Amino acid sequence: MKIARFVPLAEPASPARFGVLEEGLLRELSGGLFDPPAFTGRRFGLADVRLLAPVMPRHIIGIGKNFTAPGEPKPPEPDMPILFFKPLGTVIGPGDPIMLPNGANRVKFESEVAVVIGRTARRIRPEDADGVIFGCTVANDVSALDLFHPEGHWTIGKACDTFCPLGPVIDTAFDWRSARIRASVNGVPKQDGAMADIIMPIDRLIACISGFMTLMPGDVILTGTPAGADWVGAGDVVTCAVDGLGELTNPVAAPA
Ligand SMILES: O=C(O)/C=C/C(=O)CC(=O)CC(=O)O
Repeated sequence: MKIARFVPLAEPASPARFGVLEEGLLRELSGGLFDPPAFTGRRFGLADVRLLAPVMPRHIIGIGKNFTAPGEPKPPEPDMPILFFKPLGTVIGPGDPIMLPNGANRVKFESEVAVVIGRTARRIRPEDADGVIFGCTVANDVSALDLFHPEGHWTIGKACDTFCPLGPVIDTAFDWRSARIRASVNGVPKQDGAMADIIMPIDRLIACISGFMTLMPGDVILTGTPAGADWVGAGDVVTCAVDGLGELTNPVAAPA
């Protein structure tokens, strides 16, 4: 199932709801993301809705430096990956503007597979990790490198408002093991990477993270970006894509 969260354009003040994407139409669901699917009978064309981020997570956990460049030897898997958190104010949906923060001149897009957790998960073994994944979506782990702390931590540069576009859908049947991750800026291809180049794969990321914190339904793990992430500036339009999951396009806006 491919599940989107949306508001009908004709009912802009109405609450967000979920729908299953089938043959180009959204079949509206009556319940929440994790409820057994029950349909209201209403269908919406994609042109008639505003798509939102498909999930509002409690925790967003990011992973840094988790892909080798093509042709590079794969380093040994670390005991614990480079890990950071993004606050909830970073989450935006398809089409929403990425707002550049004041004083940031080195801002990058990073196209990634985002894993959405489906149930409370603590101390999960890698071989059980698929059982706690609800589905996958596309993420842009936007990063302001000039806001990284000079002594090492990435907290501020990863945490700016609007720095985590998610969407367009959560695919509950997606096979992350064969994912192909792409990105373009203003239509110019920038990233084209394969999950084969990941250093710590998603099952072991879930084992590592759930070893020290309880993952909750809806939590999102940004699993790292392949080579080719590049700078963006005001006026650019960035599209992150994962084959089979769809395209996530956001304009980049100057500081407000
Ligand atoms: O430390 C640096 O020079 C750069 C770090 C980044 O660009 C952050 C990042 O998330 C990159 C990555 O995941 O590979």
